[in-house]
Amino acid sequence: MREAFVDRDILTGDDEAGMAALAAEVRALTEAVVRTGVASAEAASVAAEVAALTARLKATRRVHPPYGTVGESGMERQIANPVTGHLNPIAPPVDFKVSEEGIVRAEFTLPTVYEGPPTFVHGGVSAMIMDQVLGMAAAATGTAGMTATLETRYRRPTPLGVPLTVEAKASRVEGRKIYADGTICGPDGRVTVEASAMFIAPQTRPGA
Ligand SMILES: CCCCCCCC(=O)SCCNC(=O)CCNC(=O)[C@H](O)C(C)(C)COP(=O)(O)OP(=O)(O)OC[C@H]1O[C@@H](n2cnc3c(N)ncnc32)[C@H](O)[C@@H]1OP(=O)(O)O
Repeated sequence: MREAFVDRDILTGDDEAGMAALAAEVRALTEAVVRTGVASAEAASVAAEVAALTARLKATRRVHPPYGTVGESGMERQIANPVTGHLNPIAPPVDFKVSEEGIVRAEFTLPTVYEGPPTFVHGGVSAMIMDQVLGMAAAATGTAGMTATLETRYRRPTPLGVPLTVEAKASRVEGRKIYADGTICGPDGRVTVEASAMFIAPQTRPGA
């Protein structure tokens, strides 16, 4: 069957909730896959069922992941982002809050699917979360940008399966460059990851 394509959509209400519920189930499936102890014949049987489900979803495909909207302003928001997106099964997802002082903060727990060293979070996953929180801290200055540099300092291993806290704030803006710093802390409050990043805002074209 030829696959049908539709343009990028804005999801609202029940449509967004329904897709988020699907992503949550796939997230649970992913965790089940890395931890299952079923025999290979059962794994093959489940694989065939999952393949059939994938085919059902691919029957209609968007060219790009959809966006959602936020608040009464109707501002568009990425709902399939790999860190924050409730529509993205690979996102934990991390739900950030931005304070009036521009501090971006979240509490989250990472399951086994993000394991790097035994029982600890993969360093690349920590870096991805830091890139996101630092980018949001940069955007909270009023100027969003693309990550130009990202330095992570891994102070101690970040544990899986326990509540973690991530926090970031912009330190300064110099022309198009926005600098931000942040941390991930374990449940004991000790810093496991420190990160600093520099974002570059898009060049404004004369007359734009
Ligand atoms: C709210 C949303 C949160 C989202 C968080 C997630 C953010 C991301 O993950 S973004 C994805 C990862 N980043 C990227 O893919 C970026 C790829 N790089 C680029 O697109 C470009 O190189 C970009 C946009 C960073 C800069 O390009 P451009 O605007 O042409 O910069 P350009 O005009 O050459 O340089 C501007 C200044 O920045 C400096 N600069 C440019 N790139 C870098 C760099 N990578 N490192 C250090 N300095 C740099 C230049 O030296 C110049 O400095 P100065 O003004 O002092 O001479």
